[in-house]
Amino acid sequence: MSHGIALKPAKSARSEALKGTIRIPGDKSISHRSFMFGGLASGETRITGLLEGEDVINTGKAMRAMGAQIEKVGAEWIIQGTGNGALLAPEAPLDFGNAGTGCRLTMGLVGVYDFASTFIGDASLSKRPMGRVLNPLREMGVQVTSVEGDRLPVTLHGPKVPNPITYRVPMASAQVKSAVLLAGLNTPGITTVIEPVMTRDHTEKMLQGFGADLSVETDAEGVRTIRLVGQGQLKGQVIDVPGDPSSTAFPLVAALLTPGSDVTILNVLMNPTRTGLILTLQEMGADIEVQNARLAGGEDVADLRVRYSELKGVTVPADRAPSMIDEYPVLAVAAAYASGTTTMLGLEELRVKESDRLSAVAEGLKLNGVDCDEGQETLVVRGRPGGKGYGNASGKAVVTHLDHRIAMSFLVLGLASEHPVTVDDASIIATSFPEFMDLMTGLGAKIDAVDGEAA
Ligand SMILES: O=C(O)C1=C[C@@H](OP(=O)(O)O)[C@@H](O)[C@H](O)C1
Ligand SMILES: C=C(OP(=O)(O)O)C(=O)O
Repeated sequence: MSHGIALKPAKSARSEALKGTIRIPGDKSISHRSFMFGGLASGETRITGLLEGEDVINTGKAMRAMGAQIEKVGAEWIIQGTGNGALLAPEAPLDFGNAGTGCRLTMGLVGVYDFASTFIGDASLSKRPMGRVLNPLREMGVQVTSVEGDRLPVTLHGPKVPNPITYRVPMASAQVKSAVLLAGLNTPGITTVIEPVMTRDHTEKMLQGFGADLSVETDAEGVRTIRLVGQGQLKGQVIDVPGDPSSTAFPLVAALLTPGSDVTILNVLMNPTRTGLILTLQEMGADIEVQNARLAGGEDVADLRVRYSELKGVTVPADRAPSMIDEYPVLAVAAAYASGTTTMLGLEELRVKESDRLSAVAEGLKLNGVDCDEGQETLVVRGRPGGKGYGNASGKAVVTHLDHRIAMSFLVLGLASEHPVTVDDASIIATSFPEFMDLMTGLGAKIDAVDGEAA
């Protein structure tokens, strides 16, 4: 495994104004699904703009192990899919590395097949709960073997004929919704997913694009009922993946915090299920100009011009969490520089990400002099504009727990702090945003590798 053995510490320091125009790599959620659905569909799928982070590459390897042909020609990924219902039994365990999305969605995709498939991952993924996907799969007739209480490694064996179910998703999770729908692809009849709280809708939109018979009904309370007719044909598509709003969050917050900054970020996905951070920062007083709003491949896309701003604290309501779930660590960093108090509510899902992000963020903030309180499902940050006293002069490092978003968030904290901020590992950033260091330093951010072990 590339992580957990050789940690690569890094350090950021107070920087001059960040300036420039950058293009953010492709959206991770759409990239995973492009490999999966392209690998499953009949005929050819061509993808440009794919995120080539470790998480997505692992999904590509898994699809190859189940019969898809995937190759890169120039800037394009070209896939010959197996056809729906025609995945092959993988001969070896499927290794998803650090990726919850790759692992959980593929469990749905192949778990209902009448053969065995085994799922493994790194130390972080092996601690994350899989019961949320295994329970609906069990209802569909899948046999599950796991050594330790619904944690990886897990082996699945589908029944002769899977059972279509109606499943109400018990937590706000696009991964759980998607796993059940993908299991429905190889199940006779109609698989129904009821989603009380809307989460990112890439699975629904992309499956429709690939030709699946999928409908969505939303009632007066916003509860969504998604119906998928199983065993239909999927046909290869041409996909241009828009830039990842979750990766965008790092240079965006960095520009807001670093005095004098003026940064433009091109081609950012603006799907409303993903824009909660932008809305929250605008409420805090952020100068974010949405330019060239347009529709590309069925998705809202825009360029964002971001300038240094004096932020003020706000309360972020719990019902906004699904639309910014991966952005709380970097929002907490923005809140550290805002005047007044920022209160974030409804954060229970943060405890089951690559790390327990609620406690990892609170510990990192405290280590670097930020006043905050961690509650069971809340985080309160009392900000200090100017960053006086922030950072850690002794070089003591934030523990990243194999979590890319913790690493990037704290490197952003250091760009406006009095003392440098050190993180114990930056290599994990390659799971979602391999270009992070180059793009940030290109804008003028002072971020460097630290030789040897961090203190
Ligand atoms: O479906 C997806 O692509 C994702 C869903 C979210 O996870 P949950 O479904 O666990 O909330 C998110 O945190 C993850 O980065 C990507
Ligand atoms: C939670 C994340 O991803 P995953 O669940 O796919 O590991 C993330 O990228 O922040």
